[in-house]
Amino acid sequence: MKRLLAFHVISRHTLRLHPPWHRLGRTTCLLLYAEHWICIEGNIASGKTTCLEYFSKTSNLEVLTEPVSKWRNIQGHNPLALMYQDPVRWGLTLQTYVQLTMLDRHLSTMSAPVRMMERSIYSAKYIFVENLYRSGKMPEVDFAVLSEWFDWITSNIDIPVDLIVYLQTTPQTCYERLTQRCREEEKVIPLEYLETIHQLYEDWLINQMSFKVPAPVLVIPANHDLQKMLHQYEEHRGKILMGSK
Ligand SMILES: Nc1ncnc2c1ncn2[C@@H]1O[C@H](COP(=O)(O)OP(=O)(O)O)[C@@H](O)[C@H]1O
Ligand SMILES: O=c1ccn([C@H]2C[C@H](O)[C@@H](COP(=O)(O)O)O2)c(=O)[nH]1
Repeated sequence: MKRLLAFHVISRHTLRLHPPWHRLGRTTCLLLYAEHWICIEGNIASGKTTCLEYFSKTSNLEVLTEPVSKWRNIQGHNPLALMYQDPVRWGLTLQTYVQLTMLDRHLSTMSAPVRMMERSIYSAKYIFVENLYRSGKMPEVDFAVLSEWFDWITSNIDIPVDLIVYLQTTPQTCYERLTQRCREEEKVIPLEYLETIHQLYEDWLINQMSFKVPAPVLVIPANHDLQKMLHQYEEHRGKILMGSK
């Protein structure tokens, strides 16, 4: 069920952003202004940012990209690069910062009724922290600290998600796109790393046998070329943006 925004959150400014609504009474506006939160999930370089870019042209929709630039530069430090260089030493540092910045994204003030966000605090924990821990690259004490933080956050703060769109790719496709994107920190990523991340995603969102899935999942096959992907986004537009069939 969609949540309705609390009265104080709807400022006059917000109403002005949606011109047809200013003719309606204030109460009606409140009833109509239901939030819809979409998280775009998928392996590294599966095409999430490209998907968000495409939908960013939609009116009444706010797009929130992953705060990767922050992970690459916090007060002159690059925890993303450090983590890839020495995951045992820097995994906790990166994932603590990822958790904070993702929470900040989830809680930021909405400027449109539909919000599309790249990944989530859930995938940070269920995919990336889990991977570091299971592969023996995160000490048990670090994992325990991160887990307690995550459990506290998710039990004390409402983190609304209405739909997860899973861009399902093969690890090989991601490897090719990642190589082509050529992000400096990611040059050390082998295909096996993407295979592990892929399996964690599949277990979470497809097999639904690892962790709680916070919302219904729409799976979009994402190995296709860009043109076919954009065509699929159009086909699924209603389902994605309004949750309609
Ligand atoms: N459907 C596609 N076919 C080929 N290349 C793609 C496709 N979608 C995205 N790319 C390219 O692959 C790379 C990774 O895409 P990106 O959207 O940044 O992935 P993510 O945000 O999931 O990491 C980028 O260089 C992008 O231009
Ligand atoms: O919790 C997280 C989330 C992401 N990362 C890494 C994985 C990639 O190298 C970058 C950004 O991911 P994209 O899929 O390209 O958006 O951040 C991580 O280590 N931990």
